[in-house]
Amino acid sequence: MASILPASNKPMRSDQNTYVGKSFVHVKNPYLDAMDEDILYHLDLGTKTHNLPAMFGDVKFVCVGGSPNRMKAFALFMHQELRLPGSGEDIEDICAGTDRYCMYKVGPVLSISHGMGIPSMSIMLHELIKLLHHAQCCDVTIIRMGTSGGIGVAPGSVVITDTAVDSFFKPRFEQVILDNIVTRSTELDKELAEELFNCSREIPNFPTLIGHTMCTYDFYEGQGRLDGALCSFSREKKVDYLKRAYIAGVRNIEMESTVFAAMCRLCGLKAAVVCVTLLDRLECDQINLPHDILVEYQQRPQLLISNFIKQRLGLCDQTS
Ligand SMILES: O=P(O)(O)O[C@@H]1C[C@H](O)[C@@H](CO)O1
Ligand SMILES: O=c1cc[nH]c(=O)[nH]1
Repeated sequence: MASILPASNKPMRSDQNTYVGKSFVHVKNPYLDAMDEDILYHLDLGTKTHNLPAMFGDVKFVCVGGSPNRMKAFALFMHQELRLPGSGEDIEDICAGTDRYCMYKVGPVLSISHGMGIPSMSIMLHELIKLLHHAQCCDVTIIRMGTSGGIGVAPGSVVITDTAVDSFFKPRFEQVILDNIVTRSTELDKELAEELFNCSREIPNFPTLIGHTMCTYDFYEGQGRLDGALCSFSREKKVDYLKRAYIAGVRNIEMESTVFAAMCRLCGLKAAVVCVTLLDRLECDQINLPHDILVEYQQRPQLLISNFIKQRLGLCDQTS
């Protein structure tokens, strides 16, 4: 593990990434310490060009989701919910110098887009984790808020993931490193999932459940859709696969949770995945929700996570 504090003010270390009660984000790369400068290329940030501890040292909650517009909307929503001064309308994209990802900071909350799929999520996470490490952030909770296809649950339900599983319903992420496959665990923080679930129970008419989330490499063939440009299996095979997924405990399908769970776990970040379901995949493949309903559904994870953050910050009376 690379060191995270200057030698002069390093507090006593009690285990691998805990310094007397504080849990620091850690990286597992012996080469990082020897680097004179670390350029976080896809975030347009760097250790020489930016004072990362000053910019990000107070971050306690990192919220990530696929779409840049959604993550900006979440940042504006948090600005309002935390009752920060000003309208928030002039909020700046910290990664404006690149169009790969967007990033907004609202008090102790960082809102970042990760694009679609495992590779895009992985690149963003490598640079985000190094950013939190360089900034000496501690006690950080990270949550993915997204959309998904449900299995056997009503559209609009919010699924809090207990374990992310792959297309074989296994709790693992297989990372190809050079010409090896390294298998990593995708267990998420159970206490955090419970805390989020308890929070959801305080919101009226808010269907929420805890279950496994299946993460695939593709939206169409990988999720058993019959409506892609390519389809080589029958309707019966599709339904059989999704029913087996349901029996294995899977309640929704998306495209980032396994790598997210695996990387956060390895780097000492308490992580959760909260996704709304847009359809029941046992019923259909196409997402044909009216726009206003789609927008309302996408706001559900945001509402839950905002209430969770306010509870954590002791602003319970401000729960929406
Ligand atoms: O966070 P989002 O809603 O982008 O996540 C899901 C999984 C894929 O990235 C995408 C597919 O539509 O939505
Ligand atoms: O069916 C769906 C809907 C959203 N996101 C997915 O990955 N799949």
